[in-house]
Amino acid sequence: MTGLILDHIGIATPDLDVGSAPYLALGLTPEGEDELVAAQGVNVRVFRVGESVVELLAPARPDSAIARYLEKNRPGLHHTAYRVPDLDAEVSRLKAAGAPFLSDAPGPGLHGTRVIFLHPKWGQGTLIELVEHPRTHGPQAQRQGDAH
Ligand SMILES: CC[C@@H](C(=O)O)C(=O)SCCNC(=O)CCNC(=O)[C@H](O)C(C)(C)COP(=O)(O)OP(=O)(O)OC[C@H]1O[C@@H](n2cnc3c(N)ncnc32)[C@H](O)[C@@H]1OP(=O)(O)O
Ligand SMILES: [Co+2]
Repeated sequence: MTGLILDHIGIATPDLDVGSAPYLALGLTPEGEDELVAAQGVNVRVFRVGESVVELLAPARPDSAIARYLEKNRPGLHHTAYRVPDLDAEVSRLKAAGAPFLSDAPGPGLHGTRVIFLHPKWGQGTLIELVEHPRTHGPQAQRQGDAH
């Protein structure tokens, strides 16, 4: 597939301030305000690195995926995320090839994105997320606008 961009890497941390230390030391600064993504039960802080961001994830609920992850693993790299221009088309394409998605359909992600995850076994041990950013112009933006 063409046009794939490494959108972000997700880092699990019990605390956003503690988890920020290495990125601040590298000279990065948080982009925007921290955000609660309620659908995923996480508080999020991002550090931009070129076209990609480091996405720091701290649990907002004990039953969230990040809380469960931190019960079993040390803080650190949790997932990699790839930006796609048309998420529904990409999900259909991969489903037809038998890819095991962790949900039936994409859900809400950070900053108005739509996201969906593939099982880590499919990623050969890496949890992979696909992301579609909201369009600011064009026919799909019109359709999205119409839906609201
Ligand atoms: C900020 C919002 C959004 C964005 O906009 O970017 C996000 O990034 S939210 C990020 C957090 N949300 C998610 O991760 C959602 C998807 N994840 C899940 O549904 C679950 O975490 C999981 C992957 C299905 C695992 O569920 P869990 O209940 O913890 O089950 P297990 O512990 O039994 O794990 C099963 C299996 O998978 C391995 N595993 C789990 N997590 C990871 C990981 N991050 N990377 C690699 N491998 C992982 C785990 O070791 C188990 O393996 P086996 O023991 O070999 O079966
Ligand atoms: Co993510």
